[in-house]
Amino acid sequence: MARGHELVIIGGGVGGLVTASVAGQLGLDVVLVERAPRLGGDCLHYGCVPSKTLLRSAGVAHQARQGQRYGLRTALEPVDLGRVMDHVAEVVQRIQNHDDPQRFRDYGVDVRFGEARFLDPRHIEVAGERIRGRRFVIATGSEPALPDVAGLATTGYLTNESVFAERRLPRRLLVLGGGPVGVEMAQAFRRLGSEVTLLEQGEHLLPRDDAELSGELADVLAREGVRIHTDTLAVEAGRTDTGTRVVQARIGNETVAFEADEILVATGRRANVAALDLPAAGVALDAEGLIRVDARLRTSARHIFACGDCTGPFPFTHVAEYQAGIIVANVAFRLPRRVDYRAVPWVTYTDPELAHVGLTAVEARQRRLDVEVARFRFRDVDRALTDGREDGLVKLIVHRGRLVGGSILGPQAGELIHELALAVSARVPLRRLAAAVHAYPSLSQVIKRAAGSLYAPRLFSARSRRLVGLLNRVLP
Ligand SMILES: Cc1cc2nc3c(=O)[nH]c(=O)nc-3n(C[C@H](O)[C@H](O)[C@H](O)COP(=O)(O)OP(=O)(O)OC[C@H]3O[C@@H](n4cnc5c(N)ncnc54)[C@H](O)[C@@H]3O)c2cc1C
Ligand SMILES: NC(=O)c1ccc[n+]([C@@H]2O[C@H](COP(=O)([O-])OP(=O)(O)OC[C@H]3O[C@@H](n4cnc5c(N)ncnc54)[C@H](O)[C@@H]3O)[C@@H](O)[C@H]2O)c1
Repeated sequence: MARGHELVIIGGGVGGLVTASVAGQLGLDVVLVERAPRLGGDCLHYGCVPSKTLLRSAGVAHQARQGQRYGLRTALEPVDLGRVMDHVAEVVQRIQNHDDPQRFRDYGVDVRFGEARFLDPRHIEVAGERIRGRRFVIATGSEPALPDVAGLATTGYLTNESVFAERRLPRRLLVLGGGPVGVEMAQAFRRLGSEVTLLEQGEHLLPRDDAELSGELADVLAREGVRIHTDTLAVEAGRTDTGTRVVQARIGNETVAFEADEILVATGRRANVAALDLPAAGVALDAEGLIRVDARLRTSARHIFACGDCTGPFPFTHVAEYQAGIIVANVAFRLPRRVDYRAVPWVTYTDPELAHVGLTAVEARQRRLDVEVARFRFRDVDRALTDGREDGLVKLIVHRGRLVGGSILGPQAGELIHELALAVSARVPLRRLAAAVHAYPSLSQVIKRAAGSLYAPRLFSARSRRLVGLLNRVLP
């Protein structure tokens, strides 16, 4: 193989797997290298799948305690976390079957297990073997970034890589970080029965999201009993004589101690690149340690592409999948396709869910766009009342009659957001959203009504009333 394999992919998570399956089915000579003993990556084993399954169990527990609200008598015995985690593991296993290496081999992909390291820009080494490639894709994902909290290593802590293996529900759980991982796990453990305290150094939970909506979500979590401390920076960890874990945190000029039985660290991610020897390949990192890529996802070595969490800037499974499609277009079809992140949705799967696409009002104004904001609350939609799910609202960010962004806090926001994502990406005029027939009584009426709310003042203005009066006087 003097010229080398047409495509060598490093990392068998979603970015690598999607690239491999499409490129393999298109007939390219593809090698896929994964260092773990199984395919699937973080999303399947330590991320989306276990976290959403745990949230579902926690949601069922919550519902069971809420029977009275629906005219029912229900009761819930204390939760056995071991059984819940067995269920989580079963779901992961079922989905793992989709990522069976044989499936990829059937697509013509040569799947290898072992850690990859670049020897030079054209070769990697895996399990003692040199592999030559004409093009490469780096899709090695990310790992938990530990915060600068002295003593954490000695107190011990959980991360997303260990929490789903827990068997005993901690009586008191301290969550460090109020990003998506921290917020989802805080609600899950609270609903399962732990006392949960969450520390976030920033002013708001979920700083990427609309601050008003993330503030309302914080209120819902607080009502359920999650103790949330924003503007609170964890700085030091230790143990008391009795073994209790203690985290010291800075709140303004004060230092406050938080006690817990377990600590969950959810303070962000860093790219998985240490093992790759990227300098040997001529692949550069940015200031945050992410692989630097251009709009075609080429690294500083033009024949080496990268996608997924190791590149940022949207560390989500669906973005890794989208980027994989861009790489295939560039590599297999030789099309100069570029990424366009204007309509990337994301969802935090709390209850209610918080979903977003496009620009927030703040971002739009930073870009000097003259925007209007339309809003509508779920409690004013009949379906939210029939379901007893009244928290939350929709916000639409409108520029020159078209949607440039939208946020939804509410039941099934993670499904509803896709109507907005399509409207943002297809530049659909807002009046079309307002005019489209939405089934009754669906939650999606909240979108139609939010869009309509911008037109209502014009429709019911004195001018319209005069026009209607005139028409009805002069016409038969
Ligand atoms: C708790 C949690 C919940 C999440 N929930 C969601 C969610 O609901 N929705 C969502 O969109 N996203 C979610 N995410 C993010 C999502 O998991 C990631 O965006 C996604 O997994 C990124 O895919 P990837 O292919 O870039 O990397 P990964 O899935 O991490 O795959 C990278 C693979 O590369 C392998 N690898 C690394 N280095 C080497 C090497 N040198 N040689 C060979 N192999 C190597 C790794 O073993 C791994 O299998 C969540 C993340 C976490 C932590
Ligand atoms: N539903 C989803 O799509 C979903 C769910 C989970 C994770 N993810 C992905 O995984 C990524 C990582 O999530 P994450 O929540 O770990 O990271 P994150 O970077 O989104 O949030 C980490 C938070 O921790 C805070 N923090 C950092 N150090 C701190 C300290 N010492 N004390 C107090 N607070 C501190 C930061 O201010 C930040 O808000 C997300 O960006 C997201 O893309 C997605």
